[in-house]
Amino acid sequence: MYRRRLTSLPLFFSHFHQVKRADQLKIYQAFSTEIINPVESESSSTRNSPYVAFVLGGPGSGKGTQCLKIAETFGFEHIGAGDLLRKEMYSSTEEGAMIQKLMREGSIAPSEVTVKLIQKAIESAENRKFLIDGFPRSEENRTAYERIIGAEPNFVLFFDCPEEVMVKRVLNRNEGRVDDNEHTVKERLKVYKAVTLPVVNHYAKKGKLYKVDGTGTQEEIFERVRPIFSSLSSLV
Ligand SMILES: Nc1ncnc2c1ncn2[C@@H]1O[C@H](COP(=O)(O)OP(=O)(O)O)[C@@H](O)[C@H]1O
Ligand SMILES: O=c1ccn([C@@H]2O[C@H](COP(=O)(O)OP(=O)(O)O)[C@@H](O)[C@H]2O)c(=O)[nH]1
Ligand SMILES: [Mg+2]
Repeated sequence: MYRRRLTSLPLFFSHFHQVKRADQLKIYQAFSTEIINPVESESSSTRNSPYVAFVLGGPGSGKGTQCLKIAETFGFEHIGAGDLLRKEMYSSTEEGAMIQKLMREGSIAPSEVTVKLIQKAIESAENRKFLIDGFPRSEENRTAYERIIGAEPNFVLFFDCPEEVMVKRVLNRNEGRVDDNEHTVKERLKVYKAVTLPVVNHYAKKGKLYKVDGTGTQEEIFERVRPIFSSLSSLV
């Protein structure tokens, strides 16, 4: 159980390089050499609420791989939204069949279904620090989460990766997934660009987005991620 939490993320992020794009979105970009000196708040009213990082990026950008490393190194609970839906898919319920169809098409499951699964996972965990991987995938997902859970994430980690790299990784994934094929990955990329990137932009505008270069080896990427979580570990 954590006792203190970080509530002043813009201050935290001010120790990273702030990248202002032409559209004036605020994005914080990590460099592994940065020394981070976060500022903490002692707000007792929020002390017991879960500490949540959303992890976003296109299919194959490395979200799941990096989440496993973060969870292992920094003691976060890893909640994979796709993993929760896949578990439900194999449950031989009516909902399971519906999820399988949506996944095969590369579409997004109804928000109520995904948010309820995430809520159950948060409530049943002893840990209070969570990585929510692969969610929210749409603005509608995001608002449903905020409505049902009653909170925004503390920050959002975004893996930025070129399409051709993502496609190659997905097609080599070899986990027997119904969506790891050329047709579905094309659909998923369309959905990602049209429906998920607006969520990324939303958090960039709010100063909550932390963008990491998702190319290179798994170890190289983790070294870009590490400073973000190192700075939190004494606070959450
Ligand atoms: N940096 C990397 N270089 C090469 N392959 C990677 C890298 N990171 C992950 N992979 C592999 O690419 C595939 C997709 O990674 P994954 O973590 O499942 O991505 P996502 O969850 O974003 O779809 C997996 O087979 C994984 O082992
Ligand atoms: O919040 C979510 C997360 C996943 N999915 C579905 O599950 C698939 C696989 O998601 P996952 O995160 O496992 O894929 P990844 O991006 O890791 O390849 C997506 O394409 C969607 O069909 C969804 O509907 N809502
Ligand atoms: Mg994944």
